[in-house]
Amino acid sequence: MKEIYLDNNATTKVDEAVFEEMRPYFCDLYGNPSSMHYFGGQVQRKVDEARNRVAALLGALPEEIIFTACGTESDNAAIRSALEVFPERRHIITTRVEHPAVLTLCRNLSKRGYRVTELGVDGEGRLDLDELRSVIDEDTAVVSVMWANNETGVIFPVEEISGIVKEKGKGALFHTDAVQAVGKIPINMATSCIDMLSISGHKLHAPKGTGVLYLRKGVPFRPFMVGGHQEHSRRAGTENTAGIIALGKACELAGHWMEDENTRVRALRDRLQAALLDLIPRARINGGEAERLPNTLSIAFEFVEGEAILMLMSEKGICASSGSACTSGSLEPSHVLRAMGVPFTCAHGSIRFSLSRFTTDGEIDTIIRELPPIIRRLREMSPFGREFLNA
Ligand SMILES: Cc1ncc(COP(=O)(O)O)c(C=O)c1O
Repeated sequence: MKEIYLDNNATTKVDEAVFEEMRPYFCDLYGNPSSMHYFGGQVQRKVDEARNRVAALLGALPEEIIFTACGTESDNAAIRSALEVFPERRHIITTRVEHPAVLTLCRNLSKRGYRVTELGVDGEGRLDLDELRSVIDEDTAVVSVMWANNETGVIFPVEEISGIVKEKGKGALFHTDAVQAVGKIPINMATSCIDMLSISGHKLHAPKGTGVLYLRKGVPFRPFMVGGHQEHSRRAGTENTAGIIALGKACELAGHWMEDENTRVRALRDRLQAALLDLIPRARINGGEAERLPNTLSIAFEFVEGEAILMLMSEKGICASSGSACTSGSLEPSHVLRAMGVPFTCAHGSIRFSLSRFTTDGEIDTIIRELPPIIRRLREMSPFGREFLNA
């Protein structure tokens, strides 16, 4: 059975061209880029090239790119740095729908004396910027708001938000977790006032364990990882050279594929959305009225459990993810859907499809054919679903 992989917000396939680019740097060109000899020097030049490629995708300067080990590290490094830059400030602003890489850190910090404001969202997953204007004060060290949500694909107006932070924040720094946005929508740091931005390689067809923290030139920084002088003393530790080289290639390719993502992939997502709404009663789109990433579809089916849908789809080779997190034995709907006030009966039956440049028309046809009978079968098995079907 050939899998139909529509879980690209979880992780992506490494592009073959990316793999070919990194392959020589394991067994042949394995030198340390910090070494004085020619053998390390040639690796250093490839690392420099990768930095230029990442910078080009972001409209950034090469010296604004710091290679890290993942998106989580970039998020932690950015927020912790801001707190060290302003040791006298004790206020952090974030949102209720951030990825745990930001939210867990902020909640941990709130137990250590920091005041954390989590901005709420409306039923479509949108922020109220007046709330931000009213809570930001001279005690705020950092505002961290994601560019695009991993579960719903809802895009936040981070350029506008960074403008508000610059205007009202008395020097507070603005960080955005752009892990889901980079490579899917155009980003230009040259015309932006965002101070720090996080990237994760495995969301854009590079290998897992690679990431970037963009740090605007002139923005003060206190490193998270200390030790050697790598990354101009901003991130100690011998570089993951093959991973960095892969990430550089992935960013170059992401630039080439941007148009496809925003036309063909968007059209596939829209076709899937329209067909499922048409064929399955009592289905609704989470964040459907908001601006969304072109590849993401979060759809709720009332009276069914997301996990059951995933299992039956998985039997057909279809890979997606659910809006519930089965943690510590309880089936809690995701914090994102709860923050949006998605009704209980919908949140439990939410499925996320996330497409990529490798998604085909035929795969979308298969899902449109296979999913409606799965939902019907599950509703027939559930007391609430039967009640609805017999009504
Ligand atoms: C929005 C967002 N931020 C951060 C991360 C964490 O990235 P990584 O897996 O590279 O640590 C993810 C991964 O799912 C994400 O979706």
